Amino acid sequence: MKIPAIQIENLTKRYGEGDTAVDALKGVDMTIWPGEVVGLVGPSGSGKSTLLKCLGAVIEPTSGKMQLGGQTIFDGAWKIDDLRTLRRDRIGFVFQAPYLIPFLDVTDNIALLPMLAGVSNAQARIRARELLDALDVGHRAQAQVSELSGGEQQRVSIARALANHPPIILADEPTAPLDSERALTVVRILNQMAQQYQTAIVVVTHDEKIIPTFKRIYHIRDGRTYEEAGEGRDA
Ligand SMILES: Nc1ncnc2c1ncn2[C@@H]1O[C@H](COP(=O)(O)OP(=O)(O)OP(=O)(O)O)[C@@H](O)[C@H]1O
Repeated sequence: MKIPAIQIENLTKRYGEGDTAVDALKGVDMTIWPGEVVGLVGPSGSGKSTLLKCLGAVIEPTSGKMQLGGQTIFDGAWKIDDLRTLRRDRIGFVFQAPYLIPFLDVTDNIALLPMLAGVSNAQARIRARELLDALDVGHRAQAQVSELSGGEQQRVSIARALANHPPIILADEPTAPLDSERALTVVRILNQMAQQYQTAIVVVTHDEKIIPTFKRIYHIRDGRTYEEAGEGRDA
C-alpha cells in the first residue's frame, strides 16, 4: 500500500488567546504523495506561512493530526521528542532568498547538512557534487556564493534542500525574485527532483508564471484549504 508523504487532518492553529486570538488555520486537510509537486496558493494573510511552518515542525499546531511518511508527528501534541533532527533529516526547506553561507564554497554549502547528520566529509562532498550535476551547476562546485547568479544560487539552495534526501521539501515563494524563464526552470528542476528522489514538494506561491504548471493545487483562504486539479502544463 502506498503511504502518503504528508497527511494532515483537521489541523488548526490559533495564535494568542482571548479577545486577541487569531485562528490562522481552521481545520486543514491535505494529502501529498511521494514524487508530487503541489502548489499552495492563497491571498496574503490566508494562512500559507502558518501551514508551512506547522508542516516543517517550526511552530506547534493547536489541534489536529499530521503524519509524515506514515509516522504520526503531531496528534494534539508533538509525538516526536527531537524536532531538530526531524527537520534536519526529513524536511528540506527552500526559501525566497537562497540564504547560502557566504564563507563556504558552493560544494560545502550543500555538504554541511549531511556532515551534520553524521555522513563523512568525503561522502557528503560526493553527494553535493552529484546534486550540483543533477541541477546543472556542477561547473560552479568550487565557486564562492558571491560569484553565482540569482538563478544559480537558487539551484544551489535546492541542492541543499535535497542533501539529506528528505522525503519532503517545503518551498516558500522559491521563484519570486526570478524572471519568467528562470522561474520555469526552477519549477522544472523541482519536478525532476521530485520524480528522481520520490520527494514530495509543497510550493507556496503567488507567482502567476508557475501556477499553471502544478498538477494539483491547494487553495487556502481564511485558514481553510480547497483542493483543485491544476493544469499541469509543462514548465
Ligand atoms: N506570530 C503570529 N502571531 C499572531 N498572529 C499571527 C502570527 N503569524 C501570523 N499571524 C496571523 O495569522 C494569519 C495567517 O498568517 P500567515 O502569515 O500564515 O498568512 P500568509 O498567507 O502566509 O500571508 P502572506 O502571503 O502575507 O505571507 C494572519 O491573520 C496573520 O496576521
